Amino acid sequence: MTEHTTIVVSTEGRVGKIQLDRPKALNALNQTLMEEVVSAAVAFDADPDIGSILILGSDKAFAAGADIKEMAHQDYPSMYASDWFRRWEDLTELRIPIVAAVKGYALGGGCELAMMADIIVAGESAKFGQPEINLGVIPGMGGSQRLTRSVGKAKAMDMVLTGRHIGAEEAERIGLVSRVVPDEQANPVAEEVAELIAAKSKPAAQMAKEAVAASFETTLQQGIRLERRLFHSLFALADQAEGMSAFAEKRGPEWTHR
Ligand SMILES: CC(C)=CC(=O)SCCNC(=O)CCNC(=O)[C@H](O)C(C)(C)COP(=O)(O)OP(=O)(O)OC[C@H]1O[C@@H](n2cnc3c(N)ncnc32)[C@H](O)[C@@H]1OP(=O)(O)O
Repeated sequence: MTEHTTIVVSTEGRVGKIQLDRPKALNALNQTLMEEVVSAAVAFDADPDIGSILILGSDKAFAAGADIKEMAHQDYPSMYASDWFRRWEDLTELRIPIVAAVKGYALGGGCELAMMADIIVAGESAKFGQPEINLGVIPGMGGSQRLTRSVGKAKAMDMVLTGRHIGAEEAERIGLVSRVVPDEQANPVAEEVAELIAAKSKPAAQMAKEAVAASFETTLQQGIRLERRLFHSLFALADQAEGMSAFAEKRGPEWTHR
């Protein structure tokens, strides 16, 4: 098992878990943490025995943003040369579904990391925001794009231009999170969701994710055609035959993930 300094990585059945573990800095996302999270997630994605990834924060913060102290002394040449934050995009290229449990602050990069997940389960204490404007900058991990696609221009402009935080209830109302639960339920419910997904046919779950994710990038017509082609392709797999036979035979399916 690889040693990590800013995260704890474990597996529970078919779920790969990544726990952000810089509580003293409210899980501020420094370069080390970014590399550790993305490497662990990429490894889970490549593991045939893993069907979903669960990302957890701590009680006070999912993550209070990119590490301001680390960025404070950067300049344009170093930011541009290193393509600062680009590595996070590798997380969005993963094929297995990602579930995030958010309690407390999910600000700036923390909100952007949560939005890289496919499903966000929020505890009642969750506070989402894109406060980069207060630091004299703008979102840099996809916030201006993913937030707008999730919640629309009106709310995205409001959050990005004012930097205001929104609570869990508003986040659910505007479509930023999938569910809100009492704080003590956030991790267990997110884990249940991740387990439920991991127990499905893996190729079907991956293609379902691919189809929904494509709607962010394609025209309606292109997306519908992609969905239909993916749907057709599932008929090449044993799991389609098994799923439909199991239904007809009134039993649970036994997926082989093939
Ligand atoms: C720039 C781009 C593209 C992306 C970004 O994500 S920029 C960062 C956006 N996030 C923020 O601006 C939030 C910054 N944090 C806060 O405003 C506050 O910490 C708080 C409101 C989240 C919580 O306030 P509280 O008074 O409860 O706690 P603090 O004493 O302020 O924080 C505890 C501890 O954590 C350090 N911390 C918090 N956030 C960050 C951060 N984003 N980067 C680095 N360090 C952070 C904070 O400095 C303090 O540590 P020390 O006691 O050692 O100073």
